[in-house]
Amino acid sequence: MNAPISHPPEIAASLEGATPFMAQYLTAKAGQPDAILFFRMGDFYELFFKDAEVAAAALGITLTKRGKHQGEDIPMAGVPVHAMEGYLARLIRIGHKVAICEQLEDPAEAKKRGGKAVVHRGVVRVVTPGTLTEDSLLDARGANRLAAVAVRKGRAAVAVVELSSGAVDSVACAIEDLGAALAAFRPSEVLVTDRMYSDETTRDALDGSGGVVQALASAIAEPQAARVRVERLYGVSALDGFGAFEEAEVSALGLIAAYLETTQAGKVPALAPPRRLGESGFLAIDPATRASLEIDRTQRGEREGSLLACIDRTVTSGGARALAERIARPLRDPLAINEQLDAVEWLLERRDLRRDLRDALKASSDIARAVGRLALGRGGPRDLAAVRTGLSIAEGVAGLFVGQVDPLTGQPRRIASALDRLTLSPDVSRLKADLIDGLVDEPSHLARDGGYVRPDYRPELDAARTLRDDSRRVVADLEARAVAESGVPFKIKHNAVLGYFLETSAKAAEALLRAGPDSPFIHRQTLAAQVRFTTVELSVLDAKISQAGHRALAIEGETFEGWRRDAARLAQPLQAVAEALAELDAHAALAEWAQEVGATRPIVDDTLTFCVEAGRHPVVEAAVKAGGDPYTPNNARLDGSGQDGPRLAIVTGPNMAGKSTFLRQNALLVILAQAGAFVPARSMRLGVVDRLFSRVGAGDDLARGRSTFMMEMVETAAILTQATPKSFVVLDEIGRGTATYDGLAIAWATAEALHETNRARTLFATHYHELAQLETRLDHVCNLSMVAREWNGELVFLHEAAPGAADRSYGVQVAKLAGVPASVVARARSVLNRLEGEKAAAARLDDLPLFAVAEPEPIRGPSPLETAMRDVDPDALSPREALEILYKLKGLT
Ligand SMILES: Nc1ncnc2c1ncn2[C@@H]1O[C@H](COP(=O)(O)OP(=O)(O)OP(=O)(O)O)[C@@H](O)[C@H]1O
Repeated sequence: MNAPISHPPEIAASLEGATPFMAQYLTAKAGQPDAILFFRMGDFYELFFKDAEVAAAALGITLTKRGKHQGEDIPMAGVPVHAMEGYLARLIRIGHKVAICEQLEDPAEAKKRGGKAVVHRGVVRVVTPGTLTEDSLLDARGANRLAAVAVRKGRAAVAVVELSSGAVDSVACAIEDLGAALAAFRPSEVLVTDRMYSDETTRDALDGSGGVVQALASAIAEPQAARVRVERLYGVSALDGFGAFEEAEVSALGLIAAYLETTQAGKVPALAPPRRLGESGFLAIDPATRASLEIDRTQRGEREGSLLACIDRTVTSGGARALAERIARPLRDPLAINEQLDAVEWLLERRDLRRDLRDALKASSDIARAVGRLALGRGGPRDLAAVRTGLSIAEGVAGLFVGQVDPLTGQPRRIASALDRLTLSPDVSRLKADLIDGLVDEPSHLARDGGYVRPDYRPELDAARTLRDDSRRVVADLEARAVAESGVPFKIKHNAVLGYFLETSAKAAEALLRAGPDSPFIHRQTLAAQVRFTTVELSVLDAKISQAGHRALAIEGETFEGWRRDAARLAQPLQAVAEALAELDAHAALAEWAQEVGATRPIVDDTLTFCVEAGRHPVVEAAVKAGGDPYTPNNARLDGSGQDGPRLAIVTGPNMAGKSTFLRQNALLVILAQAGAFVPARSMRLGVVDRLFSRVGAGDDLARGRSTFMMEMVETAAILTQATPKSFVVLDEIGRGTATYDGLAIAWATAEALHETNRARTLFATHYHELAQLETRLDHVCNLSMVAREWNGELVFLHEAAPGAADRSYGVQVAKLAGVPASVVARARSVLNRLEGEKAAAARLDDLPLFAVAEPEPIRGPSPLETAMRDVDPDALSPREALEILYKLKGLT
């Protein structure tokens, strides 16, 4: 499928004077200018020139030289074939592409063409972050996706492929929603045209996705060219059969098709038809919101500590990926959400069934990824075993549900549909039976190792193996006979060059070497201390064994290939089984978690309500409880229509009182509810949310030259332009990063706009207590405050959201709690008193005593402790005296 490689002029020039081997290398490299080329040479992949230097530095491998090219030394580095995956993983992780150039024939074949002939080689695959399929290179609990984005006629699209499951998705959206649409997939790699990459507006969406961005030539995304490529990828003559795609979607799919053509070197992966995900099907969450809510990664990029890690009770990798998907892309349609909730509730009520289901699933394999590899021609016998295990478990799981149907209500739709997919078609059952009959229990990783087909499965294989094994036995007998016949202490050995031979010490061999041509022992090789012989019988046996061995391997290879082809042909029904098992695991896991933490079913409908009673933040609650403290549940009530509660709540309260936790908690409850999960609350009623925005704490984005304040304003702008009356917004300390009045003015105007123009349900936390006045000025605003009390001069946080505005911030007390030196705290307190003494309206920054010279600390004499210490001479003390003094000093404190 690839166009033949033509040499660009610079390579053509550099071929001059190259040895045939170097010419072959340079030609392969010319086709992969931006990848590191792993060039197979026997048991090593060798890297040359710049690639060798880059890899040596990145991998810590030795940089050597090999020969010269155009008068210069050729830098070289190598990695052993058996350890290649580890090196590959490291290069990919730091953002390189790696092209694998394999030997395409046996070196013996090349030799037949003449001593100098070069073994045929070719690039069989280009490994990139988004096209990995190896288990050892992938996170088992997260999907690995390659995405492409395109913009056409004012609309944007994201197309996504997951090579290991063959799933292809496509979403069209408005250009400003591109960031949210892309981030929802959490791609490892994003393809984009170079034109789009240089465009500042789309660049943000790309950078926020977290994937490695690859810019391709813009021509590839031209709709006509793209359409042809996608049709070729699917082997269809018109794309329309899959749905009515927008031009931007076709362009994005075209980028993927082009990239797969080159990276998979023409091996067409088994892809499912592209699924069009309706724009309105999912809760839009932009990258900034995702990061701030720590949905599947913490802000430090770790899984631990995220919402997902906190609630994940899945027992299979497929289930973990399904749950991650559900949390990453919550739904928007109340009907669909309720179907998910039905499934969770049904499994929550059936404790025994859930336990049996989870026990059965625990033994399952990663069938989706195994099928993906088999379909791409990369799988091995162990992947077939994974398919076999997965199919047996599918049958077992289906069996568990028999008799579990309530005759009146039936099963929830999602459960019934998963069970449907677990029913194996006759073809799939046949493959499963074949694998049970023919594949050994624990097969090898690689097909070329052999030994994975069971005895009695193919008579001709048994015959070849018997011949090989019988001959091996005769060889073993031959050693004893040779020793008896010759009186020489022979040992039978084997190596790849000589095959079987008789070996003895040089001394013992002397007599045999002097014997004439009639001796049955034929000399083969003399080493420093040993001499090797053969006999006619041994050579015949050797030939028989190696032929039989080759034949056995060939028959096994053929058997494997047959099964592999079947698995590839049945990739779609097999993936459907994998998907159904994963879904059941995810439903059961959510039920398990709900039971564990006492979560309840949210009521999700089409209203504009948001009403939570006794809600908890799942992650903070777990952390607080682990530290032995109780978590304080909180209520929250908003109503976009303003009838049943405020539209916007201003949340004030001291630092550390739990404002951010309260804000995030409510946003996370929205995510959980719309992901079809139960929520940690006594009750929750939610009018479905279309877009969720959270701006809670932000860091500088210095890489892009943006200060904290600039970042905050960019994100605020996005919220004000995109939030709708169905949206849910949580904003924390807007305007904090600039001068007080600028900040206050921005916060004020933002709150007003959200209330009046966007009309979104909003929780607005602030330290500007002036905003509390909005309650009286706007129709649907209320004040909430996080309660704290001063108790014996200490500040106690109750973490409770109560109606009304906070009277003060207690910032100085928090500074004291944090260990700010007492003199600074005292000084702050005096500044605060003076500030609070001023009339708020008259207070101007210039008037504030901030820059007045700090009052000097009162002069005081030495304390009793200091006086006592002065008299101590540590060098003159015995240990006993030192101890006594220590007690005395302690008594003075
Ligand atoms: N409802 C709660 N129950 C128990 N502990 C809580 C609760 N909410 C918050 N906390 C504890 O209080 C700590 C501070 O909470 P949080 O960061 O939300 O405060 P904050 O008001 O946003 O502070 P700041 O204004 O300084 O950012 C949390 O890390 C958590 O340990």
